[in-house]
Amino acid sequence: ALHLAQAEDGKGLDDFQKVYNAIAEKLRDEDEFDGYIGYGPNLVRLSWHVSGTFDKNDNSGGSFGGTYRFKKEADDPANKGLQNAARFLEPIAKKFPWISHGDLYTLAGVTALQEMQGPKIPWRPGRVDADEKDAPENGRLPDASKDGNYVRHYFGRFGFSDQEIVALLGAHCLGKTHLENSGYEGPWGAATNTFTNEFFVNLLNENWKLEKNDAGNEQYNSNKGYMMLPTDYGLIQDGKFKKYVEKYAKDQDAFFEDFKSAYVKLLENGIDFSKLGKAYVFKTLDEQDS
Ligand code: HEM
Ligand SMILES: O=C1CCNc2c1cnc1ccccc21
Repeated sequence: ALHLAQAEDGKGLDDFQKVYNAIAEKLRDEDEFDGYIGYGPNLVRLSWHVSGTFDKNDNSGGSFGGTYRFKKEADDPANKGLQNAARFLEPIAKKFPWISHGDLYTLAGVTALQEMQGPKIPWRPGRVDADEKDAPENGRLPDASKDGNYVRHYFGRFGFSDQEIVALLGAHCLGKTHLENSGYEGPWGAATNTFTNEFFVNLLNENWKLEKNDAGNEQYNSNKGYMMLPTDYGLIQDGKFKKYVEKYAKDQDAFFEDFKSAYVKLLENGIDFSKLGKAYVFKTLDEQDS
């Protein structure tokens, strides 16, 4: 059965907006991280990795239990580099001890996306910390060296359509790969901390060359110093994915709308929120200044 969401008792929009603001202010303060990219992309990746372990076949893994806090999950080689996001969130967890880890990890991704000018992401609390025994085993996160068919099959576990898969991968407009984390390198040139549809524009506009990188892994590089993972490139090799890449390259609003829906589905997979009221939509820092 799905996990039943149980919101932190007595906590409402204002309480979670305070957590949002603490994360958002820390993002602004610590802007020098990773060559002035900042922590935003890393926090978004964490929110995806804690959710991407979900398996609809036995409802194991997923964001509900906050089990990333245990070494068993945090030390998954696929999570290399996310220690930065975890360290960033430690003082936030101490300042707001009432928030569950699952809610904190997902709210941090929502905060980062909105503060990087992404779409408003409706978010619901109610994830409840589980035990270490409930932490999923390593190996549930995807392998970047594969092609489009692998990506379609991989996301089939969450019940995602082709359109949802392409929209979700648009998050690769943010940040960069780091050789010491994943064995892929770059791009500094296109690494951004602003949420746009440029991942799709890059895919279609650059001429990509498959090259071996310094770790001996193959990746696609362009003469502008941009890069794509083989799984990224799979989105234009596969005709059914490609039409969505073209749609989003042309229409950023459509991308924002579809990303928002797919990202909420990713973060909420395996959880029954029906007992809760409607989702919260947080104000950005800029919206609160004025
Ligand atoms: C086929 C599925 C996917 C694969 C194989 C994949 C693989 C990767 C790899 C290898 C990196 C580089 C990590 C590093 O070296 O630091 C990365 C970074 C990133 N991924 Fe993905 N990813 C996938 C899907 C997603 C999804 C669904 C999201 C979010 C919705 C996402 C968000 C990010 C972000 C924001 C970064 C940049 C992190 C940073 O700059 O620190 N990825 N991904
Ligand atoms: O085209 C880009 C923009 C900068 N970031 C990425 C791109 C492509 N693939 C990526 C894959 C993982 C992380 C960041 C990126």
